Amino acid sequence: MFIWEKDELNTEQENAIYEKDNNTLLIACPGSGKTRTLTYKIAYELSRLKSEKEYIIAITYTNAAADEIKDRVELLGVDTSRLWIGTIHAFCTEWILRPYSLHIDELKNGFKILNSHDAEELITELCQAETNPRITYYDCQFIATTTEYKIASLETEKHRSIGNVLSKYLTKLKQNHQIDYEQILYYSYLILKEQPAICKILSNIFPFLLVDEFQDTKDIQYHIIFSIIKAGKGHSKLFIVGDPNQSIFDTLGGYSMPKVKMEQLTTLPFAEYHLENNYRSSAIIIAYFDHYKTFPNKIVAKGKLSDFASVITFNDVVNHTLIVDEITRLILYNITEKGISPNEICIAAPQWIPLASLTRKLMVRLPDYSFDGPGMAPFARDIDNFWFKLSRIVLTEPSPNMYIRRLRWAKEILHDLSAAGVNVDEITQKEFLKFCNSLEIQENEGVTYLVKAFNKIMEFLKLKISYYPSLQEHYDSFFESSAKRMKKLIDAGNDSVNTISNFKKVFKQREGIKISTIHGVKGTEYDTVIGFGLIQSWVPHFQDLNGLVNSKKMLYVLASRARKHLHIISETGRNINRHNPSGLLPTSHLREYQFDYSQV
Ligand SMILES: Nc1ncnc2c1ncn2[C@@H]1O[C@H](COP(=O)(O)OP(=O)(O)OP(=O)(O)O)[C@@H](O)[C@H]1O
Repeated sequence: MFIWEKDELNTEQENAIYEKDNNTLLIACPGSGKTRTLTYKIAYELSRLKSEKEYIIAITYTNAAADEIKDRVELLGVDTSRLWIGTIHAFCTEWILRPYSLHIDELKNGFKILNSHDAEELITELCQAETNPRITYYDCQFIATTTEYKIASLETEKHRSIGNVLSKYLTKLKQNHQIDYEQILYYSYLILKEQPAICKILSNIFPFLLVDEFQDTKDIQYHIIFSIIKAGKGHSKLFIVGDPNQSIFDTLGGYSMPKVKMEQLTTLPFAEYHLENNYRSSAIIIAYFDHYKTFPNKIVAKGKLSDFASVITFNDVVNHTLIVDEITRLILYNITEKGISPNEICIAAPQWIPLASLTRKLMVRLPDYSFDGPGMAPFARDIDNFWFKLSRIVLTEPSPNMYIRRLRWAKEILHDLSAAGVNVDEITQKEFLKFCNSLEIQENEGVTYLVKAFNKIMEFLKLKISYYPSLQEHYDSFFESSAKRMKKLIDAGNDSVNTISNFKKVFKQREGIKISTIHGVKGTEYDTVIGFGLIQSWVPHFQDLNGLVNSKKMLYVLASRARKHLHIISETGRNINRHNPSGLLPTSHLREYQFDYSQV
């Protein structure tokens, strides 16, 4: 049985882990050790497995979170061979669609999953035909519900055009026997709904399903998971963790389902626990973001920084044309006057649009610091692409603290090769990793370096890519999308994109000042957080019917990432027009909050 030292978990965390009679709903405030609790719960349940046929399932919001949790569970020293962890899409693909697709007419003769790069290409192409109004790929997100596909865009005047594009898109996929990410959910739901016996089989295999970030779970995802739990009639239990105050994917269908609804849908009891101790931030920061909560919970500052003299500023006078100067000033203030490491600074905005140009300008303004901004990577982090996975091993250095992770990546490569039809029975993950570690490639250009490395690995495996259509498709997609990204970056003046050191940066942990959307920094923490673009119409989005609540959640997530210092900027002069003669105003909650801000 997995046991831990007394001071590793607090009583709240332990109580949630020890719950064994009911399903568990764990409401965790920011910085309360949600990930630690989840990790220990996984290790605990792995050590209690009774049969060789059982698996513990953990569903995370991102692949990065899955990797992080896997690492941490492995470090706890339990056997992880019966742990399956990944996103809901990966879960549905592996446990529902692949084994049971014969129950769906559209899928029974085989199907392929469209990768995100190809989906973007296809939708972008189809958007060309729509001119009134013009739309782009980013307008065309849709949400699978239990009954239909729903357009996600809040801009209703674009719905007709988006509908045209999506209908052509889905027809094309059908012709090509392809499905995309939302369809993975839809068809999985359909299989479980129509085949109760499959729900029963799965519930027998999974004594515990754990779900992280439940506040961003979509209705159809709840239904998929609940179908399994319900069929188990108590044999299969759920451990569901999250923070309703941080539910910021409302427009993509994510929401925190209340406990009573969970009980209704599963017809099973749930015990509710709370984590109220925040180990991350100073009491000043906590008091600040507590103001934005929309779900009543208690937060107690319990960390080493609880008494820290935090600086919180609010700037609602700087003109947007001077935003780069102001952010530069704040970066230098934090580094030189407050002693903050550049890797511990994060800049976040509610939208992607201003971030790429901000990153480029900051790189010019502060050449001595490195930046980790959007679109800076020379290839997409497309975790479903085989060659992306292989590049993780090729572009990371062997080191003791990367060993477990790289070994797991090697295992995934062999698993993917086997799924593509390659016989890899003769080779172990250790042998494969050893070969990758022995590669010596004298090459400074990133793309050529990868091509040479991939060739050598294929030689070692005695494998010709063109004999395996899925490997070839992934290969073409990986290098095509990379070429496009690099062209954009080079056109924008980033000459050193195609260098091996730039390629290796993609997998370096936390290097440089982070620049991201607020959505992108969810789940992370930094000493200093600088938020800008916090203006009405952006936060909340001008057509968001639930805007007042959603904008509070955005401010809550942003501010709760900070350990020490927080700088909020609502720049002036954006979108000046007849209706807004002096530009968009600061987000209403910021205008109304009478906080005693510092001046720096
Ligand atoms: N029992 C504990 N005692 C001391 N420190 C703890 C304890 N549990 C967790 N921590 C620390 O608290 C910090 C925050 O934990 P974690 O990142 O898991 O927060 P979280 O709840 O996932 O936050 P968020 O929801 O904001 O993303 C980490 O540095 C972690 O090591």
